[in-house]
Amino acid sequence: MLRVERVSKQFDHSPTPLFSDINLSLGKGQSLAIMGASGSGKSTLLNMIAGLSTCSSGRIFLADQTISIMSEDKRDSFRAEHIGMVFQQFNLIDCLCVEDNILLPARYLGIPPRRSVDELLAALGITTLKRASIDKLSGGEQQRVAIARALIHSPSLILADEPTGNLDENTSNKVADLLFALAKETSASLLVVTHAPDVAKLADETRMIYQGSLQPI
Ligand SMILES: Nc1ncnc2c1ncn2[C@@H]1O[C@H](COP(=O)(O)OP(=O)(O)OP(=O)(O)O)[C@@H](O)[C@H]1O
Repeated sequence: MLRVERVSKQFDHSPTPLFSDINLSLGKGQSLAIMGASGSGKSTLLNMIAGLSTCSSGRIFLADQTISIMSEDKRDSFRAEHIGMVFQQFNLIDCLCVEDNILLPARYLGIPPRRSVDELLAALGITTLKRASIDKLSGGEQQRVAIARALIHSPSLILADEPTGNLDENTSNKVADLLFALAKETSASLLVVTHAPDVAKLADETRMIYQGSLQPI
């Protein structure tokens, strides 16, 4: 369960807050799409939830722990254990094959993967690419690998920042369907930042960052 309470963000040297009083909660298996104009703060909010950026005020809770008061080291290990991230740019490692990319989070944690690589590859329709090198894959295939990597440690929360922004419309819809279906199947909470209405409509709820707060659409 994710809970964001009265969170605000003001960057150093900025005269005004980017946003203030952001509140949201997301239960197991629930999904939320966040939309909003470019520069409204969508990625910043996602980064704060991931513990990659600090809150100016307010609190963020996940898995009964308060992310917003953790030290940086604790946030790193907490993120590795509880959060799976999918980015627009895929963020895969070119010199590793598909399987090794997927196994990275488990190796970072020094634990056996909590899910089977083969089952994830099958669910994502990329079984034949297990040993392929990343630079030989299409954008849609790379994003499927990134989704498998985000899910390998069975995170309680998946954060996806414009996960289909680099894909054509048809591929985008297929990849988004898979992301939402796999999150639901594993009862993970899913928070997706997107500009694509077709992707947002797959979520249980859509909200928009507008004038510094998170508003229902
Ligand atoms: N580290 C930082 N220091 C100062 N300002 C920042 C920093 N990171 C982001 N910003 C500013 O905060 C604002 C929001 O950025 P953010 O990337 O969160 O927007 P976004 O809604 O995700 O935009 P887009 O849809 O274009 O990706 C922007 O004006 C950006 O320049």
